[in-house]
Amino acid sequence: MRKIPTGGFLSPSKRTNSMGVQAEDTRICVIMVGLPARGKSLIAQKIVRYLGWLSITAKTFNVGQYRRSATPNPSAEFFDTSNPEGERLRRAAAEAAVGDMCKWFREGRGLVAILDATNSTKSRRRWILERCQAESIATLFVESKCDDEDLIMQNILEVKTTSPDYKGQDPEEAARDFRERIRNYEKVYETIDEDERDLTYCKLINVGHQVVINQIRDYLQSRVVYYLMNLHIRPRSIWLSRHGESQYNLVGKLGGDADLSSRGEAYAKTLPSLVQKSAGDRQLTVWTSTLKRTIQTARFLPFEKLEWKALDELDSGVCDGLTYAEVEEKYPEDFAQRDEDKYNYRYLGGESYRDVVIRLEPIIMELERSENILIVTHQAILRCIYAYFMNVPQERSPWMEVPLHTLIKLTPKAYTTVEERLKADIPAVSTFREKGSRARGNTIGDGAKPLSPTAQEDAKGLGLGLAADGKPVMGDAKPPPES
Ligand SMILES: O=P(O)(O)OC[C@H]1O[C@@](CO)(OP(=O)(O)O)[C@@H](O)[C@@H]1O
Repeated sequence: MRKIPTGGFLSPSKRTNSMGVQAEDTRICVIMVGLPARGKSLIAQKIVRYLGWLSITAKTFNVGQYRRSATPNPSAEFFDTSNPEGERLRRAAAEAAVGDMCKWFREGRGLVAILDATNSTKSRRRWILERCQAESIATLFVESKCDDEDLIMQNILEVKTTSPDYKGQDPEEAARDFRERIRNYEKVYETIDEDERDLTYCKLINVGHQVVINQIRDYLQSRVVYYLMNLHIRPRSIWLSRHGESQYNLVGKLGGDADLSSRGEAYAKTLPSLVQKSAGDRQLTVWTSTLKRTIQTARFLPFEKLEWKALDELDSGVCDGLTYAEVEEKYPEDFAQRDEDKYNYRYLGGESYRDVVIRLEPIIMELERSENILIVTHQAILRCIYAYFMNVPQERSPWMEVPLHTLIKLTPKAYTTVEERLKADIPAVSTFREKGSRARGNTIGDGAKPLSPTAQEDAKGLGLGLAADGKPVMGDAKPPPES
């Protein structure tokens, strides 16, 4: 089994964003360039989501939306460059979008704006460059070129026929009109070339096949370009699972490197068939952390396995090995502070969710490059990865409930990520503690059934109290209240 170490990333602090201080003083306008149906909006939306996940506020300014408020249902002729009225209205929409974007920067609302439009002529690009220079905003032109007819068709059908421009129209008619619109743009389209070598740009040819970069100057630009270099748009899914129930989960202890409980073992044995149900005969690659509970959970899966240090559970520092109740008793202020701002709270000698996101960045990058990956990891880590794909806000992500013994399948689509959950029929405790709730032990997650005889043995072996009815009394002196 190969071991992959974590990358040496900047050490985070609560006051800087996740990319380090340099990013704080740079404002960048990313200008999309390309014919319609080349995945520009998808790329723009991915950049915004990626940067947001890294605490860099970014926003898309979509010129189409500005144009639509003046001209909601234009025909293909509207986009004919020999039509002066169409030209005037399209220019007005671009001016309104750029104007709002500059105002957004001036008000200090964020660091990265994405100007999503075709920006298909040199004169249009020059005009945007000058507007940005006048406001001291750095620019990064991102051109998406695509000559793969299948990909273009797929994009036309999947995205454009559901566009507000074609609302209520016959999809065949909408696709025909849209192809006509593309032909009109093709008449005037100028790719970024030698004459524009003073521009900072990144040209993506058939996303994921070839990348040309020019004049990348600063840190934030290079981070965005690096992200773009790792993208591909082939259809794929990602599977996520927590490890099976561990001995520590049974007693409500945090962290550690415990073995699986007998129910966790049962989940490990069931996982191959659960995965087969969800992924069919696809050959997956399994990524685990370096901790025993994930390695044990993955061990029956008939696939290549990689261990990542970056996938290890959030380090709970001095609280490692304690229960929530013990943390509350020993460190009452810390316990309250964590509830107050769980994303930023850093355990004494340990980590915060913000820290975890930074060490997960190489994982996200690798995930973007890959296909068919199954990740077996931990509660906090899974929350962070899930938040990236599902665009969950920072303040909410640490509070998401991620049950044990459940396989999650995520399928990124053009504008959303589709989620499916498959639950194994094996009970497990719930390690979820709601914000503001008093610390108590983990509760049984299967409708409060008594523990099976083997689980009762596990529990006794760990010195865990059992109520008369066989339900565990975990991590606390008092039994959990009946619900
Ligand atoms: O951030 P919170 O909600 O405390 O969740 C993280 C905790 O989840 C746990 C279980 O309580 O994960 P895991 O099951 O992977 O061991 C702890 O080890 C870890 O400290």
